[in-house]
Parts: sequence; structure tokens; C-alpha cells
Amino acid sequence: MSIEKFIEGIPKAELHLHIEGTFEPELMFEIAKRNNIKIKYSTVTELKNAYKFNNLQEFLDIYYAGANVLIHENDFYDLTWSYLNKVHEQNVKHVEIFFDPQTHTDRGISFDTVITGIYKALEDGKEKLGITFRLIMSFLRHLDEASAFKTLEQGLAYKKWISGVGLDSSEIGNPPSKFERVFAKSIEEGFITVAHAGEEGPAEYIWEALDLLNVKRIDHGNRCLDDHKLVDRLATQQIPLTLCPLSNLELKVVTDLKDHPIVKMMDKNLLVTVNSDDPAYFGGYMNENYLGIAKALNLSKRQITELVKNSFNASWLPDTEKEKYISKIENYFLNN
Ligand code: HPA
Ligand SMILES: [Zn+2]
Repeated sequence: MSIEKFIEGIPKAELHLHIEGTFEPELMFEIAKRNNIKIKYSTVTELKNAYKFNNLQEFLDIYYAGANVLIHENDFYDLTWSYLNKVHEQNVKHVEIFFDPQTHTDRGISFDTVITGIYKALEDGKEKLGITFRLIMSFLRHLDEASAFKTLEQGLAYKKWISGVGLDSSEIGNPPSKFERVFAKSIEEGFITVAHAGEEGPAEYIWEALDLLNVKRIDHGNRCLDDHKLVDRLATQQIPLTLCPLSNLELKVVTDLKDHPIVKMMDKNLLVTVNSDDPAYFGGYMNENYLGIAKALNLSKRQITELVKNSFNASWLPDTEKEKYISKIENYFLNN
């Protein structure tokens, strides 16, 4: 079996995905039209041509602009439902996805509208497509602590729908320490914590995420390789890193997928996983991310299998579910 077919068929989990980053241009134009909102670009092609980024901030500016057309509950439903159908075709069985409440509440959309639309689609995805899920509410780190606290308060009413809290947006200049108190309160309220760290920011931010925010996973974490003590800590404690290869390429975190550190990290016994981050903007969903690194780094089926197993191990599924998937994946490897 070719490596393409092997990747397509293997059951996968996605642990680093921003639902706003799944907004495909075609759907964006459709929703803009029905909401009577003007987009800065006149065609899908023009919009796609603007997807050329030199760094994280250039991407974020376009990503937040795109989200502006989402107004009603059914807009958030359609966005999420469209993502679930895409990954269903790619044999993704479990997703743990971020949403950014402040991107919407700051422009007058209610927290309830946002989360209800997303959650209803996730429930339908579980029932009709068999995709299990967890939802992670992410704070925008370029905004202040008070705004994050307000968002946490809003999230408390939906505690039964939200498993964890995260931290994303412009990393440099917005260290995890800025949100130490919000994360302490989040943990007190029963949320699991994760944070983007070491994507563009220094290894120091990863230390802060671990020590001050008590995170259970690091999103990205590429820069840990600058600090061998940090690598030892991450490896010893088997703290998962949710890597996003195509995102790294598009945001110039790496200049070529051939330089992606994922194999180096596996060799250092780090618990690394493959994810798509913002697939509508970075040129691919899960299979494209796996295939990109498989080709660039000449990965074996055994290495792909280990990466896929890592994702289930790093997920927040109960142990019995993890074991079920891991034995399925081992069987898939043996038969293919
Ligand atoms: O890769 C990312 N980094 C930080 N914030 C983000 N928001 C969406 N994607 C990202
Ligand atoms: Zn991300």
C-alpha cells in the first residue's frame, strides 16, 4: 500500500485545531452574502491570493477579518459542520478543538450564540459521523487579563460543554505569565489547561506555560529544542506537543518541511502529535499534514503509526477508549 493510502486510511485524532481557522473561502462568501456583509476581496481567488504570510501576525490579521462575517448561531453551526464533514472523509475519529470567544464577543456577538452553534454541530457530528470531541475555550493573549477573566466567567455557564482552556494569538510580547491568575482560576473551576508556546516565542514561554499555567499539553512548542533542560523535562513527563507542520511552513517557523524538527523530537523521546491548526489558511487538513512530513522527511509507516498513536495517547479520551483505538491502529499497521 502506498504511503498516501496508508495515511488516508489510518484512524486519526486531531488535537490542535482552531474552528475559525477552518473557514473555507467558499463558505465565507456564502455566509457573508446571506448576512449582507462586504468582504474586502471580490472573489474567492482574490481572497486565496491574500493567503501569503511572513509571520504569525500577518496570518492573524486575515484570520480575524474572516471571522467577522460569522453572526448567527447557524453560521457557527455551518462552519463546524463543514469541518467535521471534511475530516470525516479523512478518517479522523476524535477532535479536540479550540474556539476563540473574544473574537466574536468583542464585536457584539453573544457567547451563547457562538458556543451553541459550535456545540450543536459537534453533537450532530458525534451522532451522524461517529466523531467524538472535546471543546477548548481559548483566550486571546494580545488582550488583557480582565478580558480573559470576563470570558472565563461567561464560559462557566457552559462548563458541561467545555473541557479545557487554552491561550492563542500574538505570542511575542504576551508571555504566559500575563494569564497566570486566569489559568489558576480556570483550574479551580475544573478546566484542563493548554497553551500555545514556543511557536514564535522563546523556550522561556514554554517553561512559563508548564510552571505558571500548569498546562497538560503545549501547542506547537517547536522552540523547546533551544533548551536541552526543557527537552528533558518534556520527555520525562511525557508532556504532549501538538505540532502543526503546514502551519509552521506557511508562517515561516520553518523554511522547508525538510527542516521540520518532528523526527528530531521523536528521537528525543518527546510525545509529538501532528495537527492542522488552521487548515483553510495553511493548505491542508490532517492527511495533507501527515503526507507533507512523510514525503519531506521520508517517514516510514511505523513512524506514521507511532505519531497517530501519540495523538490518541495525548487526547483527553478515557483510557478504555484510547486502548481501543491504539489496538485498532496496531492492527491497521500489521495489515497494511
Ligand atoms: O498558530 C496559531 N498561533 C497562535 N494563535 C493562533 N490562532 C489561530 N492559529 C494560531
Ligand atoms: Zn494554533
